[in-house]
This record gives sequence, structure tokens and C-alpha cells, in this order.
Amino acid sequence: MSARVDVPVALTIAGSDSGGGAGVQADLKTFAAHGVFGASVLTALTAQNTRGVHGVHVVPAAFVTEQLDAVLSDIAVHATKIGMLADARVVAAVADAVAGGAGGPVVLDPVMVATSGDRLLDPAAVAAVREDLLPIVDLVTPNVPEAAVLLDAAPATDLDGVRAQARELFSRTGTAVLVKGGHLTGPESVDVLVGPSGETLLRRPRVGTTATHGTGCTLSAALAAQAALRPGAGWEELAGPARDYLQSALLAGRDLHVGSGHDGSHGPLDHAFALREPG
Ligand SMILES: Nc1ncnc2c1ncn2[C@@H]1O[C@H](COP(=O)(O)OP(=O)(O)OP(=O)(O)O)[C@@H](O)[C@H]1O
Ligand SMILES: Cc1ncc(CO)c(N)n1
Repeated sequence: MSARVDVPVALTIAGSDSGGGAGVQADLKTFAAHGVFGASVLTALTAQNTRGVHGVHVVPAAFVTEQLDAVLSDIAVHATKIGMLADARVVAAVADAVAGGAGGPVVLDPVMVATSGDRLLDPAAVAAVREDLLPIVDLVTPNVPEAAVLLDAAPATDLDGVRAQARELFSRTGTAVLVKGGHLTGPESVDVLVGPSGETLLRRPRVGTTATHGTGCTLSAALAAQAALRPGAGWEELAGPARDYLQSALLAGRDLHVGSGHDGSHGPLDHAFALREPG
């Protein structure tokens, strides 16, 4: 008889990227790469590839709730990641589930605009994310423009500006904050984590590549995967390994020729780098 495997479970509540590089697809690949079982609740379908978003079909909020109920009534979820939410009704449905508290620590990636520049959140839903969801999640992971929108401020232009906005978001909401530094320039990409135990800077060499589609999704999914694997650990312990996974996937993604976007805009990461034979 084979041994029973008590596998950690992570849930992603996010949109589908038909091109496979971001959204639910990036999240499930990231969970699998961590040895974590992935469940998914779809909030929207995008017709998307490495060049951009060609269409969005939002899932009715009642059906988002039906999916959440189906998963949470049956499966013990150890951590949750939230990505694209599309509109205010979907935000409300997800906020209700988070308030119910069934999915372990919750990481919110406040997705607003895709790397290609296409909108993934109705501007009218930003207030609902800020007021109804942000205060009840455990970690929020905005990029530089998203942090500015959440604070109603101008985007930071340097690391000190990012540090100040991360501190301000944490003090306003009480939710731990990781502001991603991919949109700044310089030899390093620096993410700033601020939480109850203070500030942690995550510095990694900036990879010279245009294949950055899905980096934000992948980081937040890796954070949820780490939280599922190590219950009780603080974000400052989980963030380093999550950022390392992303860095390896970014480096390996330079050799992954998927889609024409790789040569002009935004090719995907290689989530499965660890499974590939060298050479
Ligand atoms: N060229 C790069 N080299 C190394 N790390 C990077 C690079 N670009 C982005 N990152 C890292 O990727 C993560 C996502 O950062 P970014 O600020 O680009 O978020 P995002 O805009 O939400 O991502 P996305 O492109 O998926 O929308 C961060 O950990 C950031 O430091
Ligand atoms: C579905 C989806 N979610 C998130 C992003 C952000 O990268 C994207 N491009 N597509």
C-alpha cells in the first residue's frame, strides 16, 4: 500500500490568461512547482497572448460565489492568492468569502493593468478593493503604479519613495505590504516588504529580458505557496524563497520561446525550469 500524502493546498481566485503566462495559469504552475496542490476560482476569462489582452469576459459574481462555496465547503485550503477581480460585484463576492475566513492566509495582488497596458479592473472597482478587501487580507502586493492608486498619490520614482509608500499603506490598513520594484530602473529590482516586524528589502539582480509577463502573478502565487508549506511563518521569512523562485523562472524564461511577444513585448516565464534537463 502506498503512503498517504498530506499535501498543502493553495487556492487562487483570479482571471484566466488564455496565453498561459499570467493569471490562474501562472498561479497553478507556480503552486505545482512548489509541490502544493492548486485549486482555482475563476473571476474572468481573458482572450490574451504574449502581445496583449484582446477581450475580457467577466464571470457573474453569483457564479464566483458558487465556485468559492464548492471549493471551501469541501477542501481544506492552507493559503489563498487573489488576482484579477474585474469589477466591483466580483470584489464584493470575494470580500464576503475572505471575511468568512476559510482559506488560510490571504495574499492580494491588486491587479489593475496588464504588462501590455490593458485594464483588468474597472476603475469604479478600485474603491471597493481599497475599502472592502485590503483591510481584511494578510498581505497586499502592489506594483509601483498600483501602490500609488491605492494611496491616491503620485507613483514613486525611486526606492525611498517606494519605502515611504509601503510604510504608509501598512499604517493606513494594518495589512502587511510588499511593493514590487519591477517598474523602477537600476541594476537591481528591489521589492519592499513592510509588516508588523518592520521593513525587509528584497534585492535581486535585474534580469535583462522582455519576458516579464506574469511576474506579479507568479510572485503572489509563490508567496501563497510558501505560506501553505510553512504555516505560522512570517512574510519576511516566506518572501525570500518566493522571490528566489520568481528569479529562477525569469532567468530560465529568457530561453523559452513561446509566442511572438518574446521578441517584441512580453513573453512568459519558465515556471517549470526545475523539471527541464540541462542543455
Ligand atoms: N527584469 C527583472 N529582473 C528581475 N526581477 C524583476 C524584473 N522585472 C520584475 N521583477 C520582479 O518581478 C516581480 C513583479 O514586479 P513588477 O513590479 O513588474 O510587478 P507587476 O507589474 O505586478 O508584474 P506584471 O508584469 O506581471 O504585471 C517583483 O518581484 C520584481 O522585483
Ligand atoms: C488574467 C490575468 N491576470 C493578471 C494579469 C497581470 O499580469 C494578466 N495579464 N492576466
